Amino acid sequence: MPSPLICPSILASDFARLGEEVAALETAGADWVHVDVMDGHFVPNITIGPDVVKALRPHTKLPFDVHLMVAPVDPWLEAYRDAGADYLTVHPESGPHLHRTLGRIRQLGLKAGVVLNPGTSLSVLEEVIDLVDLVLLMSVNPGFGGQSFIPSTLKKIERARALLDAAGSRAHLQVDGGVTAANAGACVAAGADALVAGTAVFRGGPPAYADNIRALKTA
Ligand SMILES: O=C(CO)[C@@H](O)[C@H](O)COP(=O)(O)O
Ligand SMILES: [Fe+2]
Repeated sequence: MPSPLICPSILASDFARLGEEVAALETAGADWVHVDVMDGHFVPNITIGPDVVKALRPHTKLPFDVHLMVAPVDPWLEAYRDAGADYLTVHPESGPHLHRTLGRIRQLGLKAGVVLNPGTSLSVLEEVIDLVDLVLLMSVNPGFGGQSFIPSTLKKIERARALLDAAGSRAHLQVDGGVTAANAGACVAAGADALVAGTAVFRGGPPAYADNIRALKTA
């Protein structure tokens, strides 16, 4: 099995030292930096905005994978492009016209991602499969780090993998929420090629990041 891309969620990092944290992730072997943007409206938590993403950009060369939990999302796309995002991932529930939103993200020169909550049907993906570079399946309900992986996600990963392969799509299939070394192997076996992990990467502080990332890659 090829090793997955590891995308640490900085939601679990030390917010007082964010610049050092993203630099440490690069040194530790992370592939992307996953940035959880929460507005206190679409999800019951507030995190960071485009100014923080912009401030972090000089601290690492890793791609920024920005998971937008913001509604309405459309007015914010350009600000994250200008801040240095590489991937913008949106929930279908965060705006009235998902197809238009994904097209707009690509028009801005970015990679477009769609993210499906545990309760959102994969049928949404069928309608936009040619417009996405990344499919993110939530394995927890969004809003907080440190939650437990919902086991039924594994079957959903298999079904999403089948849809992507049938369509000849080369989009990444990413999983987010409660990912640990104990379930990472099952996610990859089911067809995921990118794993988001917050708690499992940042546990133990900077000296542990490289081992934590290696454990996820080789699980
Ligand atoms: O988008 C989210 C939560 O809404 C995630 O990216 C979490 O932040 C992942 O954290 P862990 O579950 O790995 O601690
Ligand atoms: Fe996320």
